[in-house]
Amino acid sequence: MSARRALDLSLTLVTDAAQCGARGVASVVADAVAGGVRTVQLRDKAASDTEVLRQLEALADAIDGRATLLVNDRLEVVAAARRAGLPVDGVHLGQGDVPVLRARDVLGADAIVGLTANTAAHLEVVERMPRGTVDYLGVGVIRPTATKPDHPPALGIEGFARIAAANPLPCVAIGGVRAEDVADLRAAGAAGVAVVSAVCAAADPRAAAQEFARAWTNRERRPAASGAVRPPQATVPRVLSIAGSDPSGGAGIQADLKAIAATGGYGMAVITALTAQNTRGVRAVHVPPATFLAEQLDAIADDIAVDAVKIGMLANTEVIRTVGDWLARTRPPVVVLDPVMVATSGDRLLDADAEAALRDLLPHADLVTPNLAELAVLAGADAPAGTWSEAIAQAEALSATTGVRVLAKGGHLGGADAPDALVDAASARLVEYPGERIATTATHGTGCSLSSAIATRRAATGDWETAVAEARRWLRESLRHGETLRVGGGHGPVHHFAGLWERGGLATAPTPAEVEADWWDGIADVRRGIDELPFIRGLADGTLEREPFRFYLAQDALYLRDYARVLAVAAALAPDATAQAFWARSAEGAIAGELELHRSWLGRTTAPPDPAPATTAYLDHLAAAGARVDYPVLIAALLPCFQLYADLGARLAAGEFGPAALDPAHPYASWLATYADPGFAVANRQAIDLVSATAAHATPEVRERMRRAHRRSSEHELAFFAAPLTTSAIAPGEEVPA
Ligand SMILES: Nc1ncnc2c1ncn2[C@@H]1O[C@H](COP(=O)(O)OP(=O)(O)O)[C@@H](O)[C@H]1O
Ligand SMILES: Cc1ncc(COP(=O)(O)O)c(N)n1
Ligand SMILES: [Mg+2]
Repeated sequence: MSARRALDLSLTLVTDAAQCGARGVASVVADAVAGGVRTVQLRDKAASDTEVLRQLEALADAIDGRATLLVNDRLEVVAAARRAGLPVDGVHLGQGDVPVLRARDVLGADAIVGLTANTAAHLEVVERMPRGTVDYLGVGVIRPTATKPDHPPALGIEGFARIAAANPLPCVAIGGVRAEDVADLRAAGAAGVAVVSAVCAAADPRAAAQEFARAWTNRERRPAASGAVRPPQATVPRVLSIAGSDPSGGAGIQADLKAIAATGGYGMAVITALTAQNTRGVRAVHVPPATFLAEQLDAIADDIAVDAVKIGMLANTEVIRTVGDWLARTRPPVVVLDPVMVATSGDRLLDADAEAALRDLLPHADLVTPNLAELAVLAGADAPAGTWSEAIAQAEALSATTGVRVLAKGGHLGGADAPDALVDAASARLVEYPGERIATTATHGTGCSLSSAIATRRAATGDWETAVAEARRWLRESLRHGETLRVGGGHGPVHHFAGLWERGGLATAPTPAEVEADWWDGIADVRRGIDELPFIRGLADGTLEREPFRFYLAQDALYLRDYARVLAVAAALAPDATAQAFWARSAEGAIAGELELHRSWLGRTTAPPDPAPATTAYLDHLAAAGARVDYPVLIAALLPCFQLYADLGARLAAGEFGPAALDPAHPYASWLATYADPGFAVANRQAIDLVSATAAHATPEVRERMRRAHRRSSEHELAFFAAPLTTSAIAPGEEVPA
């Protein structure tokens, strides 16, 4: 055994030699496994090690690979049996047995280690163990039982639900479980139930096991037990599509995988048949051998826990039988059957003589989603419903005779509406989902996509009615955008990712750090240009004349006053208090900076000069960004004034432009210090974080406009730094103090 088998805890049999009696444990186990037991735990406190080993040999033969084999306690025997090559999968330990950490150590990572836990204190201990120490918990007892006379107080279903909800491990309910408790326990979050006397002492162990197995599978058909809510699944649902291939990508397996991904699931696909089709029709169908279909299905089941199955095109009777057998063996928790018979184009996708076999498959499904034509066939009606109320009547009849939920679909109704209805005869519920017909030719694969989305949302939310509502909302959005894909000349596909892409949820959307790096790289030429400016070089080594420096400062003062106004606009448009406060603080800081320039360098009495062309151009660009009331683009435009100054200040202070900038006698030393100020570095970081996070969460189109605004402001910075030595008319003024 290279990899361990998939652990199916749905029905566990714990053996009791006394109750098995003269029939022998192995014979009872063989019957129980045939009846649906998926895990067998050999429990024999009295037997010697040698006897346990012998029993394990007999049980391995009886089980013949159809169930997991565990042993209660007896770690050393389990280790010996595994060393001897017996198919013993692991051990179940009670609180008084050897520690689970030791069992994991002795048996290795691929063995199964289960633990009995029935109090909060037990859970706390488990929580502190390394992940992967314990595979499942046995939680009980549920009802008082004679099998274990020294059992702790009975938990009842509610007590079990509390423990199951309080920890992430699969929990098996054990102790006095009756068949009528199974549905409620499953709804309470049980990964399975364990039985002892109900099967070991039964006159017909196989029938007894079958009763429990059916109760486990059929729990959905019962009204939900009050208060017993299965906690929503925390992980991504693993959804398997069993369907045909549509190479044009709009229907079949291809549509299913897109629909599963778009609605939040992990998609898997077992292919029943290949079609040669496009948006105009089906040209040919090729059905690979059913044995290979079975190989694909078993490959999935042997390794992966499947949270939901969607079934589409089944092609012929043999394929239907193969899938039916597999469902009977694996009993996935959610099965949605889209009874594909005829494609939108009118071509047959199911042999005419296979319709009866398809009807036999219905009991394996939790929900069937026929279109009007398929509904008529399954309901045995003479003709497809011509009105919506006729369709609902056929769906009610189908649900009543089969016990399966039916989603009647109105896609092929004439008229202005495209409603659907969820009908469940067992609970006498009818939920209608009204909806206007969307005017589009992109309807290829709507049924495939809808059923996959329902399976995914049912696994994610635990509720059928919510699942249908969510799947429909998503499908309708995808239908509305289908034609934009421009695929084919017939009935084109829906746009499965329209909503996701619209909301910027593309997998290719960058992180804030990536946006920052991207934009910074994107202005490398501008930054190099600034570094090479004679103005910057002269500023760094102190050789810059006073006049251009004074020109620069006067322009900077002009700039800061208007920059402060645009920062205030950003504060006014900010979507949250943090951003609002940051931009408002920055506006105040810019005005303080302007006043400080006048106080220490320009003098109060100096009349402000005219703005230079570079200053006007930069301010116009910012004012335009502010006037558009487009917050993301505005803050992207504001950023370079922080970013380029902070960068320059830090590099000047680090001596990157030569040691002169570090000399306290440098003529502009105190000016240089303001840009290397740590407070300014902090503000710069906050500005970068705010802008990059906004960009990362924006749609690609908004992000691109932000990037362009950022780049444009950077170019204005370069021109602004260049202006003092290139603008001819330098206003005469007072001496600049050193
Ligand atoms: N033009 C349309 N506008 C809105 N919803 C539609 C439209 N066509 C189909 N649907 C919806 O698509 C889903 C698939 O339905 P339908 O077309 O009846 O099944 P199928 O694709 O299996 O033939 C249903 O939810 C149906 O309401
Ligand atoms: C392989 C394959 N499976 C199913 C359909 C039905 O498509 P629709 O969802 O339009 O009913 C199809 N055209 N091709
Ligand atoms: Mg269909």
